[in-house]
Amino acid sequence: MKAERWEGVYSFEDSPFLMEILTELRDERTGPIAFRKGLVKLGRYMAYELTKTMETEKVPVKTPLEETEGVIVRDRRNVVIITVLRAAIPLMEGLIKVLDHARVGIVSASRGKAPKFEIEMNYVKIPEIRPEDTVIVADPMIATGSTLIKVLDEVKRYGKPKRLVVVGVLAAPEGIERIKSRHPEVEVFVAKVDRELNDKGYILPGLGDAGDRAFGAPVKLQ
Ligand SMILES: O=P(O)(O)OC[C@H]1O[C@H](OP(=O)(O)OP(=O)(O)O)[C@H](O)[C@@H]1O
Ligand SMILES: O=c1cc[nH]c(=O)[nH]1
Ligand SMILES: [Mg+2]
Repeated sequence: MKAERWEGVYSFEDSPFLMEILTELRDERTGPIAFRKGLVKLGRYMAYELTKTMETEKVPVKTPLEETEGVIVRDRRNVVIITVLRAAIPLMEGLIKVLDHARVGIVSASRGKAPKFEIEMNYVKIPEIRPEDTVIVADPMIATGSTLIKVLDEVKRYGKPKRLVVVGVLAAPEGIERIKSRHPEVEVFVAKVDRELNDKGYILPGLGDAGDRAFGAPVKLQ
């Protein structure tokens, strides 16, 4: 885990296996089945990395032979995952394999075209957020940050958690700057921070449109 130049922002360039998954996700030849599988896999390993930053507790455990000391990851019991449609569906599937006690919220967010990048958010189902909770907002791509700013504004209306964490695949520096200036306490865990955004708001080198690559491009009816 590598600390980035913003406080509370971490990437995993030092993890060869996560970088191999990212390489497959980036590859334009990767079809939707392998792309979704890659997101599930990445979600699972990111969650595993996240548990290393969680509070643990020593517990006694009795083996068939004798009593010894064991451990539980206490914070794993108090997790809420907020899934940002569409692209976070497979990422959440991976996260929840490790964070299996999680309560799950679903939020729809669709980004409009440049230069405004207006966010349409018309489906919001979020469970109660308690002071002991770690809330994980799952969204593979942090590009302009517009989506996450709106989602985080909304999530905060449901309670004040112990930790508010964004888990993603790629982030652009511009998006992180914007999120951190509006929500400085938010922690960000991404596989990698990429170079920049293009004029259409896509991350470079990036992986393209994560939602379309996972599920196919939607048809716009007239
Ligand atoms: O940081 P931003 O500039 O807001 O962009 C990031 C958002 O763009 C993508 O969603 P999109 O709106 O394409 O929806 P989709 O997942 O349904 O394709 C992605 O999954 C993020 O939610
Ligand atoms: O590069 C990008 C930017 C926004 N949304 C995506 O899916 N990809
Ligand atoms: Mg999309």
